[in-house]
Amino acid sequence: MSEGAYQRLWESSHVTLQELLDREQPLLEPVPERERQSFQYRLASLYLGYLGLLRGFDTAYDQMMQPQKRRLLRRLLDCVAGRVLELKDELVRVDMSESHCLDRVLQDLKLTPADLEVSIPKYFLLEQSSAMRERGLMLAEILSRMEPMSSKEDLPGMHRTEAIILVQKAERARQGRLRATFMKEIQREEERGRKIRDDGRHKFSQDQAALTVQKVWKGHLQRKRTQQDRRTEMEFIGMLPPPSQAEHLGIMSQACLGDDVRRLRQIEKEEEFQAAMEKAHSSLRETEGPDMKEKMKEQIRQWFIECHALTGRFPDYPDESLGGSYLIFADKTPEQVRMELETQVQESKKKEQAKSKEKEKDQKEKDKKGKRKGKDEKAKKVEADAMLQVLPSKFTPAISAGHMEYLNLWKNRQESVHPSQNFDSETLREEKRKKVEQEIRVQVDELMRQELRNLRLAVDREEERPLKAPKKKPGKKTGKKKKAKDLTPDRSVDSLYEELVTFGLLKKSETVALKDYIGDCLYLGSTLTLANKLPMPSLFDIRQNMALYAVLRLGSPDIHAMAPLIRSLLLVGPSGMGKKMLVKAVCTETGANLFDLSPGNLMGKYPGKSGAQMIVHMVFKVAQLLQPSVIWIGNAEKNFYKKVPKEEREMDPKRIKKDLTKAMRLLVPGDRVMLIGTTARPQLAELKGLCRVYERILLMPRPDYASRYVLWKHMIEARGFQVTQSLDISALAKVSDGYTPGHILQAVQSVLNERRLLQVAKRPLVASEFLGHLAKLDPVYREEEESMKDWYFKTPLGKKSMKLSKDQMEAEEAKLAKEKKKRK
Ligand SMILES: Nc1ncnc2c1ncn2[C@@H]1O[C@H](COP(=O)(O)OP(=O)(O)OP(=O)(O)O)[C@@H](O)[C@H]1O
Repeated sequence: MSEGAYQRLWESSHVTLQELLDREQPLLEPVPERERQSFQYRLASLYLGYLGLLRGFDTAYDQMMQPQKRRLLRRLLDCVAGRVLELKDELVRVDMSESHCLDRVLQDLKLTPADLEVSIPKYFLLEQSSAMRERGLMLAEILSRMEPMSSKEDLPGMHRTEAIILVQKAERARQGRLRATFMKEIQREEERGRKIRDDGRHKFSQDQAALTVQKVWKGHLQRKRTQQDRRTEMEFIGMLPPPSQAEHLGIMSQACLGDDVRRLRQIEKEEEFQAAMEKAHSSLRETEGPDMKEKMKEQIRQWFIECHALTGRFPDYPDESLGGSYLIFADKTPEQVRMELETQVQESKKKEQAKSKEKEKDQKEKDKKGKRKGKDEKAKKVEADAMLQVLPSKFTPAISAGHMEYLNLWKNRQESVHPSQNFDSETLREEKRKKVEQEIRVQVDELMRQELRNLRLAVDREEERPLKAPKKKPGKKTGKKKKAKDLTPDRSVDSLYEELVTFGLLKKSETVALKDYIGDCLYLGSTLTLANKLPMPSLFDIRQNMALYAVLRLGSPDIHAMAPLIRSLLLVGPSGMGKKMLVKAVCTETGANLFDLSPGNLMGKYPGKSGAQMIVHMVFKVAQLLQPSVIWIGNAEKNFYKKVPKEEREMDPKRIKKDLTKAMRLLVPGDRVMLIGTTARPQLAELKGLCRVYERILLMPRPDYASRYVLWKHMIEARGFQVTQSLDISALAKVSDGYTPGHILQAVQSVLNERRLLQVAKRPLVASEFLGHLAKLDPVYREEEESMKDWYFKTPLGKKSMKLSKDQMEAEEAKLAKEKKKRK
């Protein structure tokens, strides 16, 4: 695509953005509980709108070359991603569930399930590729140093003679098998010859023979034609992929190449822009700087004089933290500024007085009617709770500002067909002028403060008035965060990193893309909800939640700092549901380090209480210093065992529980560290402790039909087999109910080996081949799944969800009963 195409994409994205911003305000107004459905609908459509925008801005930011436009796009992209995360939180709050049935909204907005996909900004990986490469090399180097020792230990020793005997045995067996097949073939040939001799030959007349040959040939020809026609029709209506896959792949790789070339040119343009910025800065400082300085000084002096003439006193110079003299230049007269300063002081005084009075009054009233007031408050609270409302967003002001900048600067440039890829020097000078002005203002402020002191002394004979520092509001904590005691103050990050790798606490993550976590969405979610059946999350929902909760947050520091904070996730599902795969995918998509704090991995390492403390300290310290990081705990239930089983007592799985809980509390917005626990038996854990550490719990029930269908198809194709009509995937999906993706993968791997791949041209693949292997595996039994669901409905969100569905059912029943009464 050309720059013009991306420019048009940007323009259309802003049209959508304008519409979405217009729909933000009405959502802030509280809505009564009975309008929950329409509220959900509005929220969901806004969420889908922002998801689409995220995709658009990501593509435009990834491919546009003009550096100034890219800067604005980057801001917009981060803010839109943040807004998506905020809206997801709102959806969870309103739906009381981690998965949402958006099928109806999707249909109304004429969108497809692909539009539900959360696009992961490409810059997450592209912009930190060099840091990731460096870290990867360091890890590989440490691992290679460790390998020789371990490989020596692992390999069982074998004598040379023994090895030769083993090879000879295998070779003799192979030759024997070959000879046996050969002999069998000869026998069969002999048998056939004997049979023909015994039966004698059929005697056909010439016409009869010709007729038989024609019949067979014409039948074959027609069958072939019909098959071809059917295939063409299916391709035409999009039910079958086109046969020329190679051509399609060629086009795709060419497009990718084009994208890479544009990225390289982006770098060139950025370098040009950086050089121009430096040049503009220095030239502005030299040419316009002195004039600016003089002008500012004059203006400030004028302000001194006017203030003195009006009030008889020289004004207080605004503090550096308030912006210094910028406060005076912000389109206000000196008198206005002085008035504002004074009113501010007076207001704060008044507020304090009012507060102290109120407190006294409150105290008195409390004494008088303590009980009644308590009741009133409770009633009010219930009333407020029953109202649905979206919380004010942190991102919409920034999105609006970005949108305004686009409207003012870029919209009316008339360059949608051939936009310029070079930077705009006029805009650049304008921006730099502001920067230079800020720099000079700091110097001028310093000088003018001194001048003001001198003036006071000379004119009013007044000594310096100490400037009151702005009072810190009581109760509100300052930005300082609680810090844990550093147990390794004299150690470098590199040495800690090496130690963690040596002890196997920091691992090399396999490369798995999140899109390879296959699964389809739930198409009938709304219908199920209407029938008062709680829909279970689909694999698609799980992939989407991982993208939202983990990838988007860990990928960008700006998003993490402002989005609702989520420090930990717990993936709960039977074995083979792809929990570990998702952890690896998060690391791959964000370039995060993978720390392994699974109880099994900690066995025998750093013994004792202080050892556990040291493990947690080191892991969290390195994770924070080299963020983004994922701390994975497999079999997470073991840390919170209600009762530790006898055979696991030696492992002492609960030893890091206390330190882990403490360390998690110290993570603040901006610390891109996420704890991801995975468990298949959460019932064994003490619920309270588990829910305290893991803020979000994602339940992964067995896949439904739609997901199984795409899983079979994808996994068979991934092994190099073209799915043909002879293979009934629908039947496979139907009979594999109860099996996890891991089971399906195992069945596919054992059936589709290299030998079978060679035979596929002669012997097409059929569904029954997989059944034997599938039957050998244990499915997820109903009882197991039910107990997992029961457990989930005891978690805080599960409880709320259960209550909501009960309330809705009761309300509906009451309504029906009322209608019945009316009819009677
Ligand atoms: N949705 C999926 N799409 C593609 N592959 C999948 C999917 N789910 C699981 N797999 C594959 O199944 C195999 C088993 O997955 P994984 O080991 O991640 O499961 P798990 O839930 O962590 O199991 P356990 O609880 O036993 O540790 C992996 O090879 C993974 O790649």
